[in-house]
Order: sequence, then structure tokens, then C-alpha cells
Amino acid sequence: MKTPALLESFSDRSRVFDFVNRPAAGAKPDVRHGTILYVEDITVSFDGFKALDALTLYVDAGELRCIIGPNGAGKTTMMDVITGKTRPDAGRAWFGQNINLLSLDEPGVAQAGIGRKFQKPTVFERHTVHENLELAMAGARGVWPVLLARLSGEQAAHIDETLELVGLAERRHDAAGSLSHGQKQWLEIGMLLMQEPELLLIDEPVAGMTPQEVERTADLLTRLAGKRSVVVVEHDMEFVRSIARTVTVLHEGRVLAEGPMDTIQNDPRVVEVYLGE
Ligand SMILES: Nc1ncnc2c1ncn2[C@@H]1O[C@H](COP(=O)(O)OP(=O)(O)OP(=O)(O)O)[C@@H](O)[C@H]1O
Repeated sequence: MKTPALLESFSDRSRVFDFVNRPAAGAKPDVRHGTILYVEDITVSFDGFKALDALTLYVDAGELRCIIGPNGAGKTTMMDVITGKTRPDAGRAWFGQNINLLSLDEPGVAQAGIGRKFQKPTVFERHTVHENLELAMAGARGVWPVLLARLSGEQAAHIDETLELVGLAERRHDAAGSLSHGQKQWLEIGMLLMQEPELLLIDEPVAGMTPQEVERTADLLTRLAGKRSVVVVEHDMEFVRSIARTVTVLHEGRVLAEGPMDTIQNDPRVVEVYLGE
């Protein structure tokens, strides 16, 4: 019984998925200069300790960027600033040329078109893969409209396309709880995609995956880039090597090095602080 089952999850939904409550669509980022994300001179201090220290980096529209760096380098703090979770002490963060991220709260950032995927998959375990995507659909203003409205042809097609993209078409009627860890990660990426974000921030997507799942995730993220921009924080260097065009290395809250993976791998500073660990 689909409807009662979905209703049961109502209380959980708002707790687990803030992004499902994404408000109505706002302005799109203006990327006419080719840059979708501007992070400039961002400083975040915790009790005097600088987690980010005048961090500056730019991400191009359509790019797939990997961010690496040792524990405590500031990767999570950077994502927190971009998504409105942490307010910086100083600096600027813009989404395209026109959207000042520092003026938005977390729902506002999501509404503007930035989707964030945390490391641990959080899907509605008791609901089917298809229902999970329905609930996450862009424009849904809560569980009632999702449940009561019949899917339009366009919405049904969007779900079908997403199921194909994340490789879960054959599992659409299965409970999300029956999926493997890797499949849950793909489902959650699919849920983010239902809101059609311009920029996806993805935290350690392949931790705990089998080698086959890692390979399929590399393929998925590579296919997502282009139409969207994707920023991936990841420690698995083989995975980073397999997907990244440009790698940014963070260290002590700053960019230590940035460039193609081959250059980064041979940079003695990077080897010293990170790769040589
Ligand atoms: N809320 C906080 N209060 C105090 N210190 C914090 C807080 N959040 C982060 N830090 C500190 O800021 C630094 C940067 O942390 P951050 O989590 O951004 O690093 P990271 O690169 O994501 O590390 P990891 O790879 O371990 O996830 C760390 O030294 C951390 O201990």
C-alpha cells in the first residue's frame, strides 16, 4: 500500500531530508563568464583556529572538480560555507555572477540550485526506489502534493531518466532498504538530481563501496558533469585519478596546489602533506 506507507514516513522526511522541502525555484546562476562558483578569501575561525584561511577557488560551469587534502584541511568547512551552514568571518562566495551565497540560508542555497550529498546515504528505507525519487522531486512542497497529485508525463519521464542514469531502473519497485550500500548512494544522488541542481557537492561518495561500485560511480559522476557542475571531496586517490580533470588540494584551510592530476601527484608539497601519508 503505497500511500499509507509514504504517510508513515512523513515525520522522518523533514528530519532526514531538508532538501525535499526545497522552496519554489529562484534565480538561476549567471555563468556567462564560465564560472559557476566563486569562493574568495573565505576565512572561518573556531575559537581563534582558522579552519579556512583566506580560501580562494573557482569552479567552472560544467566542471567535475575533485577536492582532496589531509584530515582537518577544511574540506567540510568549505562545503558548509557554500551551502549556508557555516557563516564565514570574512570573504565572498557567489553562485554564478549574480547569486550571493552568503546572503542565503541553507534552504535558500538549495533553492538557488546547489545540491549537497553527505557521505552517509540517507534514503527512505521502507519505500521503493521510485517513491524515493517521487518524494525528492523538484517543486514538491511537502509530502501531500506528492501523494495526491498524479505524476505528469513529464515528471514520470524525469523519474525514468533518473533511474536509468543512476542504474536503478530494474530496482524501481524494490524497497530502498534492500539496496546495497553503493546503490543507496546512487539513489541519493538520483534524489538530488530530481531537483535539477546546477551544482552538486558530493562528500566521499565511494567510501565503503566495492571496486565495481567505485567504477560505476566514476562513470555516473563523469556523465553528470557537463550539463551540471560537480564538486567531489574524496580520499580514494584511485577514484580521483579516474574522474578528475582538475584537482584542488587543500591544506590548513588554503589551496596548496591545483591542476591536472598528473601535476598534482608529482608536486613535492602535495606528496609531503598528503600523498606521502
Ligand atoms: N565546529 C567546529 N568547532 C571547532 N573546530 C572545528 C569545527 N568544525 C571543524 N573544526 C576544525 O576545523 C578544521 C577543519 O575541519 P574540516 O572538517 O573542515 O576538515 P576536513 O578537511 O573536512 O577533514 P576530514 O578529511 O577529516 O573530513 C579541523 O581542525 C577541525 O577540527
